Amino acid sequence: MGLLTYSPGRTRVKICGLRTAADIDSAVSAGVDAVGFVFYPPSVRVVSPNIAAQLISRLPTGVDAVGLVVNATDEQFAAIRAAASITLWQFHGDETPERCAELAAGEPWMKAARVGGQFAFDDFSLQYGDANAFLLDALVEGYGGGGVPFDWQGIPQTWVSENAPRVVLSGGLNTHNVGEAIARLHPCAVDVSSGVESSKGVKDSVLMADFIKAVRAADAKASS
Ligand SMILES: O=C(O)c1ccccc1N[C@@H]1O[C@H](COP(=O)(O)O)[C@@H](O)[C@H]1O
Repeated sequence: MGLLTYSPGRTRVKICGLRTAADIDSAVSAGVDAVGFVFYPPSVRVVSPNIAAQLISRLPTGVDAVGLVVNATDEQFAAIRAAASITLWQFHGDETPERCAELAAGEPWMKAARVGGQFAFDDFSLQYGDANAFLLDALVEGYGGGGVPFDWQGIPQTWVSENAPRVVLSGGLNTHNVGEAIARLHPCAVDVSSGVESSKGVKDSVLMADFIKAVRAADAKASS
């Protein structure tokens, strides 16, 4: 099925920043739709392309392997592509639409919007109109993975309803707030990293399972 299979009433889940075989097995058992690999050296969650390839080999068919890059050079990107079977690219830096399309080379990709202040949602979706998804994240230092939510009320209702099949919500999500996020926005998918960690960069199998249960509970509530 994968992360971007839009199915109202069934919010897709991506867990990002997985680094060990145990992380992968726990996320898959919990029912994840996509797992993310951070190829950004300054992040505590960084993995090498070869480690990512080993982890991807544990994934069942239908679970996306997302490659997260931040302003990657041609060489860095080529090394990732050569080693790891990424099924969806996540551009989380200052990449232009042209750069995203050039790197993705026909493969599916999403562009992160770092939402803060008076973010221009319409300009963003127009500019990145060729993206398969718009990933909404908070504007934080270090580009992402900060565990900080942004003000969802600032997202125009019309923008959400027009773009829902392509909206992936992230930024400070956790077991306690993901239900409210789904009830308000009905995104295609949600994406979490810090909110399922016991300490920075260390995933927790119970928190991952609880997060997905909270998503399923929110879906059930929305359709009752
Ligand atoms: O996870 C990281 O270290 C990271 C580094 C640089 C850019 C993005 C990163 N992660 C992405 O950030 C968002 C929000 O994460 P969080 O749940 O608030 O921790 C998410 O899309 C991650 O994929």
